[in-house]
Amino acid sequence: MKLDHVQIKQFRNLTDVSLHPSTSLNVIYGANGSGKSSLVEAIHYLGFGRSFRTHRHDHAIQHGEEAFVVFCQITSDQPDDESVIKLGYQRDRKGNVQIRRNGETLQRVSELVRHLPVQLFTPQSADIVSGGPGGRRRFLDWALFHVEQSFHSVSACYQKTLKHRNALLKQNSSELKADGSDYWTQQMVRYGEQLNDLREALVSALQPYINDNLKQFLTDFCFEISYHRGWEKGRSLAAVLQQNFERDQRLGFTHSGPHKADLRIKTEGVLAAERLSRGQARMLVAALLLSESEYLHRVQGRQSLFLLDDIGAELDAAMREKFLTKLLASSAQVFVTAIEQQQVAFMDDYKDKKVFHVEHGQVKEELK
Ligand SMILES: Nc1ncnc2c1ncn2[C@@H]1O[C@H](COP(=O)(O)OP(=O)(O)OP(=O)(O)O)[C@@H](O)[C@H]1O
Repeated sequence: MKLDHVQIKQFRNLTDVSLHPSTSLNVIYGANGSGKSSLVEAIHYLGFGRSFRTHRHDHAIQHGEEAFVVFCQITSDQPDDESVIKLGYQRDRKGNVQIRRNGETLQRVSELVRHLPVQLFTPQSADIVSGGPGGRRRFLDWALFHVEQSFHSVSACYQKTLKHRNALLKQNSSELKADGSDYWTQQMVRYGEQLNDLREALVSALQPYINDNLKQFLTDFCFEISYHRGWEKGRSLAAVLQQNFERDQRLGFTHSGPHKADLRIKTEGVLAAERLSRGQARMLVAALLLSESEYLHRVQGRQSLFLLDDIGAELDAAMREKFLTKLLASSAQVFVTAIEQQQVAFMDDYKDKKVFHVEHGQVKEELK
């Protein structure tokens, strides 16, 4: 799917913005505070149903206004499919959300976000490497959400069961049995094993893409990537929950399971986070994200939309060029923000490109 029209209303300093992006490269440039990140953040709402800058949706509503609206039109990227989908997302200060698809109201954010596989790359993306395992699980789960139909319900059931089991552990409830024969433990085992199987299969499928991209992006390093499922190797989740029951009950939560999984990335036997510079860590993340969208394209023929906010931060021109060139070759649709156009000067001759200048919340396409 390609985004071919975006309209943003009353979103931060963007009062009423309408743009028809290129289906390949879009360069968004402008001074500090002009509204570049706000534009990217608004598109992020369509891909995730939330901001990447704040948990407070009301902070994104323009001062003095009651609600923001982000609307887009996407068209299929398959040659034999001419379908057009119109999506709208509105949020007001009271917390009401309205999500629409072709005029119909959608009940769930998941119904919105499955239309647009959006990947975000910002200076904070290095956290996928240097931060806790949650970011790496979200990285894996993004691909599973878009590729595996069953993932969303398996993951939701697992989270619900885990929450309930933890609540019962805290209450010391007799509903839970030490031998794991109770309903909640059995459900957790069932969904936990399913979730783990999906993740393990994904990691094996992604590995060749990741290895290939890492070889090109970080030539001086060799990496070892391993998936840790969140409980001891060679044992069933049921056996581990049974063994840990007393400790789980004492501490009031479940210690083992796919909610503890991690994707460990090492170089020369050391965690990559401890060895790489920040720019190198960002390139590692670039390789990971690119690999996912190449995989998505391979298995489903779907293209991803990349939001690269502040591409100049911590990446030198050679790194920027490597990443952007490879992204565009994978036929992703790309939005890249920069303070000056110079930061992407290496793309000057690229044909399928549109340039937008942002100034005081106004976005103007620069005509060639
Ligand atoms: N709710 C809001 N209502 C109105 N304006 C807002 C709101 N939230 C933030 N702003 C303002 O919007 C402007 C645009 O911010 P944005 O982060 O998009 O700028 P930017 O172009 O990405 O800047 P930089 O290059 O410094 O990252 C800023 O001046 C900011 O203060």
